[in-house]
Amino acid sequence: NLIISWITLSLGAHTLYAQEKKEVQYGPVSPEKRTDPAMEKWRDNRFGQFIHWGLYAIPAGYWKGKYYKGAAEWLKSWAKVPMNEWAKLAEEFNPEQYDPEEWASMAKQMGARYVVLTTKHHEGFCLWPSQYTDFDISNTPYQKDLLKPFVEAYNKAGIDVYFYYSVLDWYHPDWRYALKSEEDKQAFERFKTFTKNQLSELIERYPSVKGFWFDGTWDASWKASGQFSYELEKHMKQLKPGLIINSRMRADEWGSRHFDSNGQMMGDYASGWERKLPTDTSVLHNDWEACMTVPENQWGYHKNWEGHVKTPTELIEMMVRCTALSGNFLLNFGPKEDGSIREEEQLLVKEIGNWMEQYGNAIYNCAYAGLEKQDWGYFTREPGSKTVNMVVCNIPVNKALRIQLPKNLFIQHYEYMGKPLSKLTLEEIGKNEYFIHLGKVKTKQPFVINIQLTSEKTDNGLYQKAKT
Ligand SMILES: C[C@@H]1O/C(=N\OC(=O)Nc2ccccc2)[C@@H](O)[C@H](O)[C@@H]1O
Repeated sequence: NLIISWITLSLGAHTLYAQEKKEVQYGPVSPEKRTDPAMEKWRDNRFGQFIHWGLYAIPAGYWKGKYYKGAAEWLKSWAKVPMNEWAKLAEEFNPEQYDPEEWASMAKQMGARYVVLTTKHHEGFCLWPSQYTDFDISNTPYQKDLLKPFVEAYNKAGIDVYFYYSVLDWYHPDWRYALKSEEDKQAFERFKTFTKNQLSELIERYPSVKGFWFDGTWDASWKASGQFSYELEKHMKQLKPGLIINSRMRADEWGSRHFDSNGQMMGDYASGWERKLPTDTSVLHNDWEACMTVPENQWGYHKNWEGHVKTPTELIEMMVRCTALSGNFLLNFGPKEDGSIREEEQLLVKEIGNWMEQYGNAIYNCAYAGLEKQDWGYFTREPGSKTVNMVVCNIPVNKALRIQLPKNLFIQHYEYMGKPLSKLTLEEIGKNEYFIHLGKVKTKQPFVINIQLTSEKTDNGLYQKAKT
């Protein structure tokens, strides 16, 4: 009986698995881990600035004097504003303080290596003069293209530019949430053409753009357009070879999003990590990025942030966690209607910038170090390097940092990255297991210790000469 039941069970499991493998025609366009220079640069960048800027920055979370605590870029929805009323905001959009050179220099000071700017959010308003809609910057008192000087300023600062683009478009008459009738289908066909035209237009007008951050792709209409989004991704990558596109763009022909029905990622990096971070190494299978707000949930400018505002140290630790799991960290800014940057965000530029100046080499070009995570913080490593970065975020009460190495690795050298904070000593506490004793260390922010690993069992630097 035991054998019979074992056979039936294994057969059952086999047929179950065989059934799960689906025929997917419109799945990934690119390999899951691209090795081309554009994608390598995406990985090396590690830290990016997200910018949400649009008409929603004018009301900034208030409508007819009423405060709405929801995300400010969704205010039209929270306050149930009819589109013809919301669109009137374009008549007052005149960001006289807009200075993309200043924005770019702040991003550079902060240490961001790439930027993702909302070219069009769900409201449908375009920051560039699009030939496919009248709801754009040319029909505002400001009139001038906001994107061109932005791209030039950030590229001049050595920062790669990516465009956020919302498929969901509350303004466009042919947008449909679902395809319930023949009329819906015909309208949505026109909408898909409009979408393809706008994306082609963005690539042609701003050829130095490195990629697209798609959003607003969760509705049934788009989930039913798997073949279209497949062909659109191919088209965009033909227009601009090396283009990088996030997983949010895609659905396959079965309506499966981000990952196709067989679990293959679509797009070039997983972008479901929104205001949350992964906690284990399962994410290592794909490239991925986490996007993060400073308050709990505000992307566009809101006059009054409610609740907890993340500190620079909290955000630095999040960035380190992303690097330690081979992912990117995209930190959001929401400029005011006039183009100025709020105080809280200016503080982040300064504080995070200072930290990156001293410890950026533990972030840029770095990834998962392959070592067992410890409570005191994170290991990062530049792939192939003998140097491992220990980013310490929580000093243990015994002031000793435990390190467990694989059996064939030993510590050859150890020292602070940048300014030494104390005298370090190394103690071997077990097989390939060590304590780095911190001694008297006082600090208010994460710091980095570099360890050099070797496969030869030497004196392991145990008796290292004191660092003068
Ligand atoms: C970055 C944010 O993205 C959004 N929506 O987020 C998502 O759709 N999140 C999501 C979707 C699928 C998986 C996980 C998260 C927008 O509505 C919001 O205004 C902001 O631009």
